[in-house]
Amino acid sequence: DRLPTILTKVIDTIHRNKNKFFEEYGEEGIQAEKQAISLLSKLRNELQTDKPVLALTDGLVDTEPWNQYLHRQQRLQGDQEPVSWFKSPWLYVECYMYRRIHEALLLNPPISDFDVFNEGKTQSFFESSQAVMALCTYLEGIKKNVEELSESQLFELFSKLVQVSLWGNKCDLSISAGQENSQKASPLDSLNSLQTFILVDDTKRVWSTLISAQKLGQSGKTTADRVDIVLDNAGFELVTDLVLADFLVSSGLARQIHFHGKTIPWFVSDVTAKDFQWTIRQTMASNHKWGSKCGVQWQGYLKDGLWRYHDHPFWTQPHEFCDMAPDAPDLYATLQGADLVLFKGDLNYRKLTGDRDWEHTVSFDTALRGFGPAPLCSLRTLKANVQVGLQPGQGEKLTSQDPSWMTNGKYAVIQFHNPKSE
Ligand SMILES: O=P(O)(O)OC[C@H]1O[C@](O)(CO)[C@@H](O)[C@@H]1O
Ligand SMILES: [Mn+2]
Repeated sequence: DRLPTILTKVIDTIHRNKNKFFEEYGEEGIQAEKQAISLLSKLRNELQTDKPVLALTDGLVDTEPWNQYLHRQQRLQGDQEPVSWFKSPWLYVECYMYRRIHEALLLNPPISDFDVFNEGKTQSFFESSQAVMALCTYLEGIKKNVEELSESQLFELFSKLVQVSLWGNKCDLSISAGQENSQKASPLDSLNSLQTFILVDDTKRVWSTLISAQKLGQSGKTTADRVDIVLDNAGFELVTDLVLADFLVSSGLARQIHFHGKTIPWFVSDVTAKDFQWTIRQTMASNHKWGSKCGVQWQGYLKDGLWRYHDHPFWTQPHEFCDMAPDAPDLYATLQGADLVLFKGDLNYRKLTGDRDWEHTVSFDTALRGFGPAPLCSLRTLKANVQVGLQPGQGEKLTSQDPSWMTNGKYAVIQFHNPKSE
């Protein structure tokens, strides 16, 4: 139901920008707009009428892996019928739609770079600006005397900011088919009342991992070397991730943060390099004292290499993460360099667990099926039909109390796995 709505919005967005394309590129821009819309209308028709999934033709770096994946699906399904929209894994076709949207633009220079989801992402940032400023103010307050805090005080703050980043994941635009879904109030005030909605809370295990990774660094301080954050959505969620990352670095819990974003517009609201830079510039430019102070600080971390931004085409492919070691060995090796990897959001959870129909009591370790480049933790609000690592009876109880608990975004998990302790 959601995908055709998203496609219709994409078509409408391109159409609304017709004048802009004309101003920038003249008649060529208008032709490109028409062509892109025609490809996207064709795509919507294929999707709605269960047509075969087609090979990509745009010759990008990931075109070949996508087409190989289609062959893989065909082999799995048998040769009687072609792989088609209604008869293929949901994870695969959902990812495929976003890649086809990108193809429709890419095949139409001069508008290939146009991010059809940009308006929604920037709007969601502006709509949550009060909550953003409240967070920045809180963070700057902490940083004033962070040196004097005891380990247990640091843990309390860490746990709080992990939860802020967790609930930030409520604000994605894919689940709402692009409808406005921003954070209006300060999330800090609601953390206590949200606690009961966290179904698995492994924060203490994450903390122990961070603490035991502390080494004496060049600066003479003891810190963990590196925490990686596999980002999810732009807008408010990204700010919550930046605030957590700032806390980790400024409290000395980690020396470096590596962020991982998407190379193409993805699942409506996911972070691309442009969104990442834009968000930091926008925060810097805010006329709120603590907001702009945070923005300047974040820019400084990037300049000094304490924060790094990476992207890799694997994040915008349909693979489950247990395929990463064989199919994207360079990315796997990059993640192996981290002391801890935080995976944000629902789609990452689906890829971690292979989006399977697991029994809820199956362990997270089992569902990862060998994926474990480093100690890792999923921070995810539940929006899709997969959940592992629950206590016996917990899933049944939730189903009787709230039948849509797995998809309504009200519940969340902080779920940890340490490959080294296996
Ligand atoms: O931004 P998130 O947390 O990954 O959520 C995106 C989710 O929204 C959906 O599109 C809704 O089903 C899921 O497919 C996807 O997992
Ligand atoms: Mn997302």
